[in-house]
Amino acid sequence: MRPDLVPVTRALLSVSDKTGLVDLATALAAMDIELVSTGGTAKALRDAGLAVRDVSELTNFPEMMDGRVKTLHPGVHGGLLALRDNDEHLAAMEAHGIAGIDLLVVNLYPFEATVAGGADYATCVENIDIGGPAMIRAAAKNHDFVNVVVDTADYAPLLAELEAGKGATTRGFRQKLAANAYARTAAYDAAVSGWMARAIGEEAPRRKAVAGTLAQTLRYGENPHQGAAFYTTGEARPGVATARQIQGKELSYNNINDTDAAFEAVAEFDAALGPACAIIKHANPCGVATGESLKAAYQAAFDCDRTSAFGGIIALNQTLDAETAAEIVRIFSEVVIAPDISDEAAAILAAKKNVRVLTTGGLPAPEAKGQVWKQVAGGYLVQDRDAGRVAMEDLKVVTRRKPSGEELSDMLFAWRVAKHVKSNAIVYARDGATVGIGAGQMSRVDSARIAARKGQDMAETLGLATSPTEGAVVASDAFFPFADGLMAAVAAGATAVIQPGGSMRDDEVIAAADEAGLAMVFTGMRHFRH
Ligand SMILES: NC(=O)c1ncn([C@@H]2O[C@H](COP(=O)(O)O)[C@@H](O)[C@H]2O)c1NC=O
Repeated sequence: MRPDLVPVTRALLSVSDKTGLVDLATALAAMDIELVSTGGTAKALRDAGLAVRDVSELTNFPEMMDGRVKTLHPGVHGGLLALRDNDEHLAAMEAHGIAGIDLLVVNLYPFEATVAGGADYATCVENIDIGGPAMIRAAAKNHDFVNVVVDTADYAPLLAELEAGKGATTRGFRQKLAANAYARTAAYDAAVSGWMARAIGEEAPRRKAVAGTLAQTLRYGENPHQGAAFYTTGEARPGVATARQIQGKELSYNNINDTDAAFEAVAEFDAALGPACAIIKHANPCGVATGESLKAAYQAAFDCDRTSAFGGIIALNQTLDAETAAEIVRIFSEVVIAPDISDEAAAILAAKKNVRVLTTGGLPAPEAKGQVWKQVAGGYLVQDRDAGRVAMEDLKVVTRRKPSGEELSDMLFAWRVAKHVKSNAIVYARDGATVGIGAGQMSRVDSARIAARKGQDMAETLGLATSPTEGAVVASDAFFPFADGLMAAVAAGATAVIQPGGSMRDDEVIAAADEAGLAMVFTGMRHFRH
């Protein structure tokens, strides 16, 4: 039976990130724990006036080859791996002069940050840590006797544990450290292998590792009986994972999912080209609009479907100002997310304590490449993020009537919104704002009917004489397989249609459009979203 409490007498510290190092080492030294270190770490400790042995004293080798070989030696690995209750192991230690190492503190060469900083291939390779992961894995394997710390966040808990145990730690504590240590080396190798696959242009490597860091444990998942947590991947894309929450309760699982959908949708609209707002419910937009001001954009988005907007997620593409904030607080919203917020707007929102407010520092570039994952039973699907964008010059007019300039700009707007609506997606728009959205139906005709009905609801709510779909444009995320979907749009009063084209019955659909006097353009690109 191995002891639960194991005293720490010697620590090996070898860290690239030296945050908190001196404080930790000072506290360890005060507990009479001997310190051993590699080059830069030893220097930092000596500079702080601490007594430290060089690792080369354990290995009887100098650190060499630009640091490629420093701790890769039985003098270190024997000290980490030896079972302290195994006579043979103890005899080997004795015979070879190996000193036991009871605590390993390592953080790795900053490979992930080096890649994120755009370093060249050779620099990235030099930043692949070899000795660090080797020691971490060895110490973690021997957690019955050895503690391994790989995160600066664990320095304080380690000192508290040593304090409570009068210089010793419990098995449970060491196991927890070991589990985290293996996750760290796995994440590190996931970063290295992912980078290398990208560097050599391998689109579907045989093995693909995904790593995340716990950002938040969640009260529950999509429903209260489901456990949940939020992990971040370290991708620098501005959004819900990298945002700063300036007020409000913790985000829930559904909040995070919806806020992501909202911010990705509003990012379709370049902040430099004018204000835009997207309001999301259950991951679908219930209103999206551009406007002369942010307030006007918010109001137009809200007007599209005031009923659904209640309790929604609001995303803005520009700094949230006071006059927009004053409008927003008139109803309850779960989350407001924007690149930034003015002090006055923050003060207005502060009065609504339940609203969660997030700032991201910027907008993600909609055309920025990246990959997205989706889980299925027993596996996961990986695909490129839908960074597809069509511009005015990509549109092909297929009807006799050419669209007007106004129709063209509304069609492009509707098309960008449709990309963020679950399929089948039908979006009516006019004057840079949605006026009817049909989402997530199994039949495109049903989506078209729902979108038209949403337009009628809007007319009723706002007291309009006619449905705003009369004279609007309509976007369809995929082609109309039959003319019936198009006829539903005609019935709702649409004057122009934007859709990918490519149906076997395109001729039929174009003929129906000509018959109804519509202008229709093909994008040549589909935006399914499931
Ligand atoms: N090669 C080795 O034997 C080796 N042993 C430890 N390291 C790393 O060297 C770094 C610390 O170096 P320094 O103390 O010189 O600043 C740590 O990130 C540690 O993980 C090594 N470096 C890379 O593999």
